Amino acid sequence: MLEAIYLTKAYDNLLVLDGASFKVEKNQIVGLLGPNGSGKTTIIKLINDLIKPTSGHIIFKGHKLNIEDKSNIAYLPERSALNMSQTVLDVIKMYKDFFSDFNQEHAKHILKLFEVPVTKRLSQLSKGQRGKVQLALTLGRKVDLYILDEPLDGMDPASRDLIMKIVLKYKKEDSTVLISTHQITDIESYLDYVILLKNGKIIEADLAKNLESRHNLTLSAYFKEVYKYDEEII
Ligand SMILES: Nc1ncnc2c1ncn2[C@@H]1O[C@H](COP(=O)(O)OP(=O)(O)OP(=O)(O)O)[C@@H](O)[C@H]1O
Repeated sequence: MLEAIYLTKAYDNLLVLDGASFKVEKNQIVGLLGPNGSGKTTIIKLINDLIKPTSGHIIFKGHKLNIEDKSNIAYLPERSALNMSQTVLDVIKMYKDFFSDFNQEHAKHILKLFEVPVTKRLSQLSKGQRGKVQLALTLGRKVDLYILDEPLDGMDPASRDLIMKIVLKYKKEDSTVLISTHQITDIESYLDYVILLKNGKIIEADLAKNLESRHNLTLSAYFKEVYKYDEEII
């Protein structure tokens, strides 16, 4: 479904992504995991063609990713670009007009589950409620690849669990979901495949069950082990 081949990104000679290669199959929930600044959003922006790689490329469904593929990728950005003066119902209508694959009933149902008041303007909603609107819009689409950048950020514990259940229920069958997060405990039980980043390099890319059995640790325990800070210098 999606393959990154030696992706590199540099800003002013500073390498922030260093030869990242991974291969993700269809019908998988994939965790793109790593601490702050490790390169998760950089990879996501490259897949969404928002930035260009310094070298390397991306294969999507067997061909080099191109502009037309954008219509088959639903992207939940880290920061929303929606017009805050619009009501939730307005943005649902806008999505329906813009994306032929968008199912507004699904989006409305997801928002009902989250108890988000759909007649309010986005500016009148809380940060978590706005995140849920963005999630409902993204999952309302029927695409082969869903990319969710930090969907659990700012969400309360009950919502975090519900988000993962909703992702499983509403994503298109046989599609792939790439989720970037550092809130590993909330999603580890849902992940089929994991990509672990550290300082712009991929340190592991494997099925979650392989990684757990190889290290004899749960994903979250392994995550803590790999990313622990040097506390001796406190
Ligand atoms: N436009 C830019 N110019 C220079 N450096 C950048 C730019 N965008 C990102 N970086 C750097 O690239 C590195 C990776 O950033 P990225 O946003 O991909 O991290 P992340 O893993 O998504 O982090 P977080 O969990 O904090 O969102 C960071 O060191 C960041 O400072």
